[in-house]
Amino acid sequence: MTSGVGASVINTTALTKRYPRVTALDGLTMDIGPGVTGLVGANGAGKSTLIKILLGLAPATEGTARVLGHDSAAEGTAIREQVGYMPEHDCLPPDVSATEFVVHMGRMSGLPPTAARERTADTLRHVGLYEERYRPMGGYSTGMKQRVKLAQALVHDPRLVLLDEPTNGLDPAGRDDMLGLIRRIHTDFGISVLVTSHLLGELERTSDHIVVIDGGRLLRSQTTASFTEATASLAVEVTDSDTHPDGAAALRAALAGRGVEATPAPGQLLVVETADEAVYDTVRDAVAELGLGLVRMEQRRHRIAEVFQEAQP
Ligand SMILES: Nc1ncnc2c1ncn2[C@@H]1O[C@H](COP(=O)(O)OP(=O)(O)OP(=O)(O)O)[C@@H](O)[C@H]1O
Repeated sequence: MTSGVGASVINTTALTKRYPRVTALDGLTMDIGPGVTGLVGANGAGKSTLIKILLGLAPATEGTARVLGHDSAAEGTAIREQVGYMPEHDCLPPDVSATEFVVHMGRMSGLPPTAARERTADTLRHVGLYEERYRPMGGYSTGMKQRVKLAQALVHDPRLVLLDEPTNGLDPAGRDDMLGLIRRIHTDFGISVLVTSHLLGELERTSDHIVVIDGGRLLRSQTTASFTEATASLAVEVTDSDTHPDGAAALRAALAGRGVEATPAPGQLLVVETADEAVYDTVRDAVAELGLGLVRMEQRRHRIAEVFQEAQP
């Protein structure tokens, strides 16, 4: 169980998956609660492998995974009844319409015929497919195909959906639409979402929580807000003076004397890596004592992409 925000939705303990030539997951231990969680990692980081193990579609070599309280190794059927899955690659039969396909997937998930048709109409409308839903999918754009894949993951009214690279192949506008749809899956229906991407920045707006994996190992797991807050920095720009012809250098030395490390950046800027309020006062006092002019002092939040790059070995 997670502390605070309710029951754990996905939980893994020392999860390892070895293929003959590569270790795709390497002792992965993590705990994911309700809401939208972004699973970020470069190509080959192990995201798809993790999803298949969670769904009970592939066995782990070692360790355990639990989804909605069920053991992935032993209770795959129970998990798949309550979990929707949007696979990464194109898997749609070209001669079939979106409506026929999603009804079929609903029936496969155990819905009776009438319920399957009704749910299909609702989910296709939700993902933004209207008249086109009666046409064969072979003629669909990538964006429309991604929407059908999303609809079939939602048709049986799951409690959780696992979306593997849903923005793959989309242009920036299509990507924004898809991310908006994903966010609404949670806000409109209360369904929890695990969404993967190798594009680090895009999950920042969509997710409540971010998990970063690399080489099958956990790099970070934290709320999106704390991800950026904890890594905020303070940018300070000062003028030069007669006494201090290089104002930035003088301030840097003065701050070092007060135990605060500042790094020079282009354009007379000093950057202090901190989220600590007290550092504001230290900087302001040092600037005043040196008799420099304070041009600006602003807190800059790092973008997740930068944080991730810094975490790379
Ligand atoms: N069935 C398999 N047999 C052998 N190796 C595999 C198999 N599936 C995945 N791998 C390897 O395991 C590693 C992790 O692959 P995985 O597909 O889980 O990564 P990913 O993060 O989803 O990346 P991508 O987005 O490129 O699919 C890769 O090195 C991949 O080549």
